[in-house]
Amino acid sequence: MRLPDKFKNTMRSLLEGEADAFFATYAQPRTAGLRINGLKLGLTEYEERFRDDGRAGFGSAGRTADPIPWAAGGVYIGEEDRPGKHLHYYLGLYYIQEPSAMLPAELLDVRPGHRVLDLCAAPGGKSTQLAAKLAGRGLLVTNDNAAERTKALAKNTERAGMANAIVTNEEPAALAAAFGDFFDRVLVDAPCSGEGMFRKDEDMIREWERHSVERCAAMQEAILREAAKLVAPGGKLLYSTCTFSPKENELSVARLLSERPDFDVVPLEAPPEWGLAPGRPDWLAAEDTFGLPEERLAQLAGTVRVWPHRARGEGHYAALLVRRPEPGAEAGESVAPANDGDWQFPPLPAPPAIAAAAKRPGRGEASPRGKKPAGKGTAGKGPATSAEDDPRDKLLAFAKTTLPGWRPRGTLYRRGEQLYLQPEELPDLGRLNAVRPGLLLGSATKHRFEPSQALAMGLRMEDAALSLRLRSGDGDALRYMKGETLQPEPAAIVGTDGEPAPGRGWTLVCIDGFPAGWGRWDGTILKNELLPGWRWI
Ligand SMILES: C[S@@+](CC[C@H](N)C(=O)[O-])C[C@H]1O[C@@H](n2cnc3c(N)ncnc32)[C@H](O)[C@@H]1O
Repeated sequence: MRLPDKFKNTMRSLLEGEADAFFATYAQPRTAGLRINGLKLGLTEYEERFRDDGRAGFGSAGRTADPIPWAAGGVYIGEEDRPGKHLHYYLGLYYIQEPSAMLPAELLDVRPGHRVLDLCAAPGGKSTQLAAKLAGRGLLVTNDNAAERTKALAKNTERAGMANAIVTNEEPAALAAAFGDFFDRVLVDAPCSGEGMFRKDEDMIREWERHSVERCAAMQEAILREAAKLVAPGGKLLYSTCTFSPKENELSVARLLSERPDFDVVPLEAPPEWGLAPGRPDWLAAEDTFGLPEERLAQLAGTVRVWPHRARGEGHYAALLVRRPEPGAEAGESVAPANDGDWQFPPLPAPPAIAAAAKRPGRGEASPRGKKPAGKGTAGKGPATSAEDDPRDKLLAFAKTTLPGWRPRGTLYRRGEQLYLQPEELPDLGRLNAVRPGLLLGSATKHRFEPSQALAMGLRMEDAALSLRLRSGDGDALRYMKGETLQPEPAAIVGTDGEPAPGRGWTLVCIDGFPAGWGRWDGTILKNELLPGWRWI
């Protein structure tokens, strides 16, 4: 691999005696990994269920997983593994992610019930990890300013079965203006020059030459400044990059410490066997320290770097910061109650004529923490809703017959014909560009409700009145995933208890115990409702 001279010279001067060991890693295989999706199952359960019969998405039958020490559910995979080709990938049972990229979300200390923002989120690796930490409670706003990239982000949130996430396509300043200091946890996985990914992807070398360290540092400065405005008093912010340069790492954090005296670095103490290296305030030139007092500058030693010659991962940097609680106030921790959802969804938004007249308040002043702003839910579009034509009734009728085991929690939101389930904690989105303003449940057309793929992916097999339960080794499983019509034995269509069920209609097709999508059963044929973009290719 041909490394740029400028990069080599900088690394040699930073690493000194370690430089040879570092450069030697470029002749070694890159590390690769995947993370079992804790929203669906844990690593132990995955291994128990699938390893022995060779149906696991990684490793040969009987192979014991090689866990990534810093990531719940994370495992190293080998060159021979092809997890992206396995049906379990399509079912959202795992996310393929470089091992060191699993560190930041793990360090952010997310707990069920938190309000979490993933500010630079596409394609969504860390968002899916944060969602697993939330365990379906609280709120995840997952954002990226690149419209094209939010498509993959939205799909990955849906595939992972994230029911409490919304996907936005906004600049950080717009989010800061809309939400204010609303979030308990903010992740800034910043765009960077990608020095840590050269071994994973040689194209990154060309990107590095194109997007200079200096240009990336300027982007990071703007993003981080807005990100800090979004953190609630007592809340935490995790800044990460996949690059080594102090100008994109320690310098970014030093600037934040200088601009925001209410933020401190939380020292990251990892077990020595993880091989993480401390941040290096001494790598900053005097003019890059913003005149910080010595003890504040020293806080940078509490940040961490993943070096490939020290740890089993590619390059990464992570800094955890905490915003001091306001004097006399409690820290900004939201703790949501357990999922006790019922069928009494609140009414749908007012018809547009009323909504248009309602003032859309600025988020900061109108939605204090813990309170719903007055404008909540007023953004419904489409024709006015009459009592007989209430899309909520169509959804309820569908759910009662099709999903007797489903216990959703949240608020209904309508956009045109589409119905979404929003986390209760979500304030009014106002004019923000929400690519997914909640979990897309489906469309309430004039005559009926049609469930979405996203809804299927967030369900449990037992939720459905009718399900077809296949195994990943079955021909029918592959045929379904390729979009073909199936002709199962009538006895294969089962109810919530797994016993043959006599009904007809929407049927949840499950593979290895997890939903893959919808079909429609007429007693003889199961019509395939899997959208083309979700098929196995
Ligand atoms: C390192 S990638 C994020 C990877 C992602 N966190 C994951 O784990 O899959 C950085 C992302 O930042 C986005 N980005 C760049 N500038 C941004 C900005 N001003 N605001 C929000 N996102 C931005 C890029 O589009 C890119 O998707």
